[in-house]
Amino acid sequence: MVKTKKYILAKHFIGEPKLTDFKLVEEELPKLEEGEILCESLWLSVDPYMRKYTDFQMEGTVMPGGVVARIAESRDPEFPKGRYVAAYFGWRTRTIYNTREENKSIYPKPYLLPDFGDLPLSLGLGVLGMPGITANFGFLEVCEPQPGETVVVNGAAGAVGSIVGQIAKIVGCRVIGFAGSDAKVKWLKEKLRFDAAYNYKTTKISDALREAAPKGVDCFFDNVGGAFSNEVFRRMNTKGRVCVCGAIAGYNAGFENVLVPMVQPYILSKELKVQGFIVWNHASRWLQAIQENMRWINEGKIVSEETITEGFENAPKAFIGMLRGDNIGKAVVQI
Ligand SMILES: NC(=O)C1=CN([C@@H]2O[C@H](COP(=O)(O)OP(=O)(O)OC[C@H]3O[C@@H](n4cnc5c(N)ncnc54)[C@H](OP(=O)(O)O)[C@@H]3O)[C@@H](O)[C@H]2O)C=CC1
Ligand SMILES: C/C=C/C(C)=O
Repeated sequence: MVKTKKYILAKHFIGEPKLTDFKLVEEELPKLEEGEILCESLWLSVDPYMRKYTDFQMEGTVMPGGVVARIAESRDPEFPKGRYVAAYFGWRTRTIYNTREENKSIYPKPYLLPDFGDLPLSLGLGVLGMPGITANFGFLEVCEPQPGETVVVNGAAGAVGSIVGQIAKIVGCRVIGFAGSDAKVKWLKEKLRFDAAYNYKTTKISDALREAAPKGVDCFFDNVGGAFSNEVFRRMNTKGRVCVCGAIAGYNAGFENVLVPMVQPYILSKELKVQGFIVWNHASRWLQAIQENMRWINEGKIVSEETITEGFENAPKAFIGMLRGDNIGKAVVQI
């Protein structure tokens, strides 16, 4: 009999998640039926969206999340044993998936990973997966950057932001990044070749922008929201473009508790384009962005970093740590 471990949401999070909000349980899996595959998770992703999405799921249900898994047994020749899938199975070590089942969730259907060559499989949860795809489509298609323009990205040392900044450099922009520690700022400037980077915890955003963007900001890739974004909106140039990708300033704090001055006067007077972006809504094109990001990695134009937590049991710690800013690059758990 095959068993799986899974983490369930034991208690809805109030403020920052606590270890006691999660419960590890074991269950037995049935025998495989025709059209089913047994997947063994190798890597689990911890992402900010899980903090918000769990507000809307029932206590006792499995934590949501993406995995890279090996097909350990297969009763579908299109998903052969030994191949790898990226899938939104949640925080589980093993999963039986019926490949013929209609996908009714907001997440993409499990898909076979393309050949990554010598690159690690874990990148299928980062630059060659959901966050990298978000950076690619969200930045290029919403911000529509032009060579020579000035780009601001916050959450800049994280999974999405670090890739946004590097794509901005590839297309010839000046990039200013904000992150939450001096070590992250050093990494952004020295390894990722950002033109400027600041620790938002120790520098006033307005001072930083006056120094690094004296002629204003053309593109703003916003992962944070709240007071931070307000300062950038004030410095946007006429016809600037803003991709609203995330609002992590409000995930633990609660959106209703983040009270900031109005941004509408800046949007209005500078004729800004402000657009939200949701990566799930572009599932049919994910492979396109994966291939493009992979080409840039292989050409040495994108550096990808990961913060790896060992052991499935430590997934809650990895998740809490990511929300606190412990990660540089993509936060993943090695199962
Ligand atoms: N719209 C979409 O389709 C998608 C949106 N997202 C969003 O993109 C953003 C980044 O996600 P991702 O790259 O995966 O995560 P990261 O790898 O960037 O990890 C989260 C980071 O957020 C930073 N952070 C935490 N709290 C705050 C705060 N109050 N103010 C500023 N920064 C904070 C921390 O870094 P630091 O040390 O710098 O504070 C932390 O490391 C999130 O808002 C997420 O929800 C992600 C994927 C898809
Ligand atoms: C798909 C992810 C969405 C956010 C807001 O993180």
